[in-house]
Amino acid sequence: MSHTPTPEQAAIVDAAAAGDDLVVEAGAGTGKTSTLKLVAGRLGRQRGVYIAYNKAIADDAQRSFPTSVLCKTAHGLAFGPVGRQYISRIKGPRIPAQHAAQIMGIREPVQLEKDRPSIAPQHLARLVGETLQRFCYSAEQQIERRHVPLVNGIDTEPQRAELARYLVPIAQRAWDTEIVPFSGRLRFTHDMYLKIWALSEPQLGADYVLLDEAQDSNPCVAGLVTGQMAQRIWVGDRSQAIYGWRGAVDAMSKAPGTRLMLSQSFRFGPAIADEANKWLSILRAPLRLRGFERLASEVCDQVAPDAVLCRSNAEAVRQVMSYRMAGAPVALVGGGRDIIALAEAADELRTMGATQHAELCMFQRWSEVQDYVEQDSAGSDLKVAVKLIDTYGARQIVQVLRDLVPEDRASVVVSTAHKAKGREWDRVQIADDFREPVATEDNPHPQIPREDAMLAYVSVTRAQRVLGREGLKWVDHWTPFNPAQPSVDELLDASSLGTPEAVALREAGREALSAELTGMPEEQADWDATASPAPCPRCGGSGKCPCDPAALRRWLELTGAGAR
Ligand SMILES: Nc1ncnc2c1ncn2[C@@H]1O[C@H](COP(=O)(O)OP(=O)(O)OP(=O)(O)O)[C@@H](O)[C@H]1O
Repeated sequence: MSHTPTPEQAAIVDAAAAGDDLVVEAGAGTGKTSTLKLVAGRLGRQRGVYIAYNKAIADDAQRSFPTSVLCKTAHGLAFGPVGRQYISRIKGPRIPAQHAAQIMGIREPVQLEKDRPSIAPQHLARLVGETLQRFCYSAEQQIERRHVPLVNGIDTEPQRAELARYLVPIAQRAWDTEIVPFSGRLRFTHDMYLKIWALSEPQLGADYVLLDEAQDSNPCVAGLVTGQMAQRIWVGDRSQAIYGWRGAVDAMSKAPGTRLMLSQSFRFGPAIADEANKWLSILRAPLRLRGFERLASEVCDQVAPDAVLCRSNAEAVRQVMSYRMAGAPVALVGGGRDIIALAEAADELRTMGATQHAELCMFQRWSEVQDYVEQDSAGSDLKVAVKLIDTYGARQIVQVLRDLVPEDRASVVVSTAHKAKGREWDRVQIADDFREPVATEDNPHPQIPREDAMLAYVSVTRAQRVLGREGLKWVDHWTPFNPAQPSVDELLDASSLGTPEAVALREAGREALSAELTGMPEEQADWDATASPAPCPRCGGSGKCPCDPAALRRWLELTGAGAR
């Protein structure tokens, strides 16, 4: 990179060169890849492994990183030593739950308690499948109760314990005899070879490991990185953690290491950074973006867009349909091929009772597929497509999606917020399926769900020049304060972060609180009311511990330090 590194970038490179483990909070468009390349350059001939979030990013990185760095996804790292050997099973058909139950040896329904309905074998098989999936995402060596999913209707502690007592041994046996052996008969997924590999506690033979999009890694991958005898550098943006439903955890918060951040965005100018900061403020993030002064950017309601970003897949297909009807050439991020193939298979199942579609050839009726995706976690990736087919009709979907064009020939690109992650376009329009929470009698003070705020943040930060924010302009009802400054709360919440402001504020507060604790008569202590009776989660101190965020916040409010 020919640019002069910013002070933030230089600090990261220096800390990496000093051999520290690092946790880097990198806001949207802040030159994360450039910074990691600077790190790799500075570490010279040391061997590095860069773990990317998807294959496209890994391939791109491999072309631009120094040759001392191997760039792969976690699955890519596991594929060579383990996954390759399971290739025929990975490509195998889906197995209906009844058949899976037979393979698992589940023959009878199970009744957890007297007078309660029993659970049918196929439903039990689905729960075993879900347990195996959760095990694959986890860092544990054995299947445990915590991997058993919560089930609606099985709500009491004794019922849950009983269900786990029944399912855990079956799941472990299924893993040992029908998943891991090459001759296993249960469906084998990509996450399974990654887990098998991770269980062998592999060493990557690297001097340093860079984990990108660390906020979206699950405990299996986080454990793999933690277990390396190497310098570890975790990079990500906790405000873009939109894959919780895939077992991701906030690995960055727990990772040990020096905490640094990248907040200077190079993607957009100040107007778009201001809009992004509103969402960061709602997320109570410690980071605020600085827009690039050299880039003009604009926020309006509606723009003739290069890209339309939607909350849901259904809205994305609806947008595609409406652009097609207006005659515009449209691209859909992620493409429509899979949905077309499924829609055709759905039609075949409905009209002929059979299909050659590799994933659906075991089903004889579309209703079986509908049932499968509703009840079986192994079918959750199919669920969206099934819903779309049910909403729009298989033939209409095929007709419209066949007309999709590649992005470089499209006049507009349609994407979900999830698929838009990591992308950028000049002019972005936000679709109007991002819903503002509405107060109801039962819930008079609704909150914006965190995941929704993160999707909104991801979406508005895809724009480089013009953001049409119509679908998200309701944000202004939720940001009464100056969102450009982190609040005391946010700095306190960010206490794990080593930003100069957070450290100074924390230290100032801690010192003053300690002084008050030692110098003030008990009855005058304002913080008394807020002192936590539970041991302090940070230092283990009890009672009026100066580490207690509530007490510290109270002190800061009283003194006005750091207030907005
Ligand atoms: N110090 C700098 N000064 C000026 N421009 C910079 C600097 N660092 C990075 N950039 C520019 O910022 C842009 C984005 O950088 P880069 O490709 O590294 O980010 P990224 O990793 O793709 O994005 P993100 O930060 O969103 O993950 C690039 O055009 C890059 O040249």
